Amino acid sequence: MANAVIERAELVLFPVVAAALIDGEGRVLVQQRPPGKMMAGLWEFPGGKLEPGETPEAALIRELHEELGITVSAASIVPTAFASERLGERHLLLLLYLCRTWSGTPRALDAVAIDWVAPADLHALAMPPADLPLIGLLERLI
Ligand SMILES: Nc1nc2c([nH]c(=O)n2[C@@H]2O[C@H](COP(=O)(O)OP(=O)(O)OP(=O)(O)O)[C@@H](O)[C@H]2O)c(=O)[nH]1
Repeated sequence: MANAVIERAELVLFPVVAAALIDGEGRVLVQQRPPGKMMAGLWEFPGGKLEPGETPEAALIRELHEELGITVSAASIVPTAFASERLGERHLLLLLYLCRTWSGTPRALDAVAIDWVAPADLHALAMPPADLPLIGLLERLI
């Protein structure tokens, strides 16, 4: 019991925002994490951590610009789902937004590669554990 109390006190929530960008053919953009990073080589949705004082939406718009070179408006990102997963010493809360419109052409500015994948084909990709429950949801939503 004492251990459980200590663990609760030390657990830090780690919010991360990510986007499922959807193209005109109903495919989703995924990007591959670079070598040297945690979970290198896995495919994930573009996004990342919040900076101090940043709203989730501002963080997502910034990350999409930094990682893909695209411009997204606040009206184009729709809060859709979340995942909750232990990640090392922290507990990841992955907030997933859907986005169907943006300006610019996505480029892999941070990732090793990007790809457009039909939701049903996401099952065949190596993705972080937190993302796995989101795949079935995207299959139904898109
Ligand atoms: N962007 C993104 N991150 C994810 C997903 N799934 C998932 O578990 N994560 C985790 O959420 C965290 C996102 O942090 P990040 O992308 O800003 O940071 P990073 O590890 O790339 O390192 P950095 O500090 O060098 O940017 C990573 O630990 C990443 O593994 C996902 O679908 N998209």
